[in-house]
Amino acid sequence: RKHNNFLGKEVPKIPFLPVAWSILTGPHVEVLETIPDEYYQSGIYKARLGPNDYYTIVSADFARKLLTESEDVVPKYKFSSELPVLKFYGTGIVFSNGEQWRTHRKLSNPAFNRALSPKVMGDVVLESFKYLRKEIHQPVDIYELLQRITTEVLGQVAFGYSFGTLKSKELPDIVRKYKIIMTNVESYILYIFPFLNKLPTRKNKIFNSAVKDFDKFVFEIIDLKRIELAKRKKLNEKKKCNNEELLISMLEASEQENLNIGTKDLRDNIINFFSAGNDTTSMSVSSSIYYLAKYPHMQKRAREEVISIIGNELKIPTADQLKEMKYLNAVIKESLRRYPAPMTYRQLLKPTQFGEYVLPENSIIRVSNFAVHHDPKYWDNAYTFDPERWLTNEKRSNQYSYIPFSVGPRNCVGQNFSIMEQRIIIAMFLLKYEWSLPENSIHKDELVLSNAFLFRPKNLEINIKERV
Ligand code: HEM
Repeated sequence: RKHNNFLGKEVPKIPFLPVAWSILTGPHVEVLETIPDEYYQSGIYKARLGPNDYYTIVSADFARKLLTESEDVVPKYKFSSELPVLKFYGTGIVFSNGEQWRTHRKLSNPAFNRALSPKVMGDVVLESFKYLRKEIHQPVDIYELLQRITTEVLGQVAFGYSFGTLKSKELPDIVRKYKIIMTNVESYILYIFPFLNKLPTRKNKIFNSAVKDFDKFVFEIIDLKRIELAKRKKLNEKKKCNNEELLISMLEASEQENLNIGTKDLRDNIINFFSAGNDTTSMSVSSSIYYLAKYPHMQKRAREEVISIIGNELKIPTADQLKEMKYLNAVIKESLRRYPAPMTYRQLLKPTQFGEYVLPENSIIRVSNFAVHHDPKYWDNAYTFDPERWLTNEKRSNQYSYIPFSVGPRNCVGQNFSIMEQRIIIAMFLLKYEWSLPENSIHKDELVLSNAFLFRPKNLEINIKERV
């Protein structure tokens, strides 16, 4: 009875076989895309994965109730510490709870605001154009290229470090290590059966050694930044511009507010920002680039808008100019609707009612942002990519039907950063290039995703040519 909804109605259960099949064979969005109407009616369904039941919210109202609740009542779900994701992320902002999380958040929020720099982001985009000209043959694997760009942007904005991902096709050693780490971090099977992580397999050994190397790299950067800050203070130097690297801001704030954040906490947070910000933003820009390739009239309209605001010469847009780009922003919003971060996980510390259902204490509960974004109650032709829906002045009937960055106390701390980055990359691409899908593209009808925890396109190749 522990797993039953002993007080209310029974939550509809998704059959085991389709869930297992989709995890083994396809992107896990498949589970969601087969959501029958019945689950939209109930607003929630339950699935059994390995030893646990997972409740999944698909209704905007239930999402609001869960996500806007205090973080102490519905904390982040405490995954097994054996999981690669926890070994890598540690107790940084993403998975910590309570006082520890509040300290991280207090330090991160202002640091992110100070880190918003169109100039640094735009310079990286300019570098990517040189890289494209030198290293890349058509068609271009756009997601791979965007990962290089977002890694470089984060490196420079977060801790003033250039990874060199746009110098040559050969990836820098530390970025290759990061990719190795992420294959274990994102493995679905390792999530469901945590004991597999303890086995002395070759894969586990390679993972552990890559984490060690990545740690060494991050600790060295922290030391360097501490020295830089101390030097600056000694010379009583102020930075010439308003922007500041994320890590320096956090070091300064922790001293000023006496929060005494240790080196391990800084390491965890750097890694948290790095992982939370890279693949998500790459996916989002990839899907915008994809839809603009699939629908040339949208690409033309977006380009005309950018040119009307900043002219036809290649320039880095200012923050104000970016805000003026209404159509481009509608494209970005719509991409984030179609492909948001798929799921957010929480734990219920007490029995909690969602409509007719009462879920037991300690339930693992997730919000499917994807399902909420495709609920026919709120979205006409939900599976159609249509930026126009963002251009009317009509207010959405339920603001929680759109939650790409989540909502409430644990919403995305990097959302302004990501939105600025997306706008800059796409606006500058529109000025520099025209692009299209190759004749034989597997994505002709719809974006095909790969089998991963986060949404990720499968070999998304695009023909790109410079505008004359
Ligand atoms: C398109 C891009 C992005 C999307 C769709 C996205 C989405 C999300 C979502 C849905 C959450 C809530 C997770 C949860 O509650 O379990 C979240 C949290 C977070 N995101 Fe993002 N994110 C994006 C970009 C970024 C960037 C660029 C950064 C940093 C550089 C970042 C850093 C974080 C962090 C640190 C958290 C945890 C906040 C907390 O728990 O207090 N994200 N993000």
